[in-house]
Amino acid sequence: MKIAIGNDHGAYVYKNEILDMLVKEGHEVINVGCDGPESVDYPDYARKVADLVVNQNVDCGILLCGTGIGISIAANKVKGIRCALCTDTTMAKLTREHNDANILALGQRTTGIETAKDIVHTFLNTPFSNGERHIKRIQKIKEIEEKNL
Ligand SMILES: O=C(CO)[C@H](O)[C@H](O)[C@H](O)COP(=O)(O)O
Repeated sequence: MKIAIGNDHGAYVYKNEILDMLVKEGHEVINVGCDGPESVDYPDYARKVADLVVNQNVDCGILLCGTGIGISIAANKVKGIRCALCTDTTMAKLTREHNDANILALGQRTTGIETAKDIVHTFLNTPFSNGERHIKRIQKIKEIEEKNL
C-alpha cells in the first residue's frame, strides 16, 4: 500500500518505528512528519497527511502525537477525512469495517509500541464492510460536511 505518515514532536520515536516496520513489509511510505524532539504544532502535520489522503496521492494515512487526540481532531476538520484514534485492535477493526476510516491516529504517550504496531496491522488489513447501514451513516457524515461549508 501507499501510506502517508505524519507526527508532531510527541511521537517521532513511534513514527520512526512504525515507518521502519511498514517499509520492511513492502509498503511505500511518505513521511511528512517531524523527525526530532523540537516542539512543533500537530495541526500542520495533520493537514499534510489529510491533503495527501483526500487528493488520493496515498491509500490511507497514519498520524501520531502524544495522545493522538489533537492530531485526529485537526485531521477531521478536512473534508473527506474520517480519522480514527485507536487504542486497541478492536477499535482499528471496527473503524475500518463500520466507518471506512481513511486515517489512523495513535498516541505515543498513551499506547504501548507493540499494541500500536498491532493496531496499524489491523487497520491496514481490514476492509470496509460495505454494509448498507454503514454506507448510509457515512453519507450522513458527508451531508454534515456539506452543510458546514
Ligand atoms: O494534542 C495533543 C494532546 O491531545 C498531543 O498529545 C500533543 O502531542 C501534545 O499536546 C504536545 O504537548 P507538548 O506539551 O507541547 O509536548
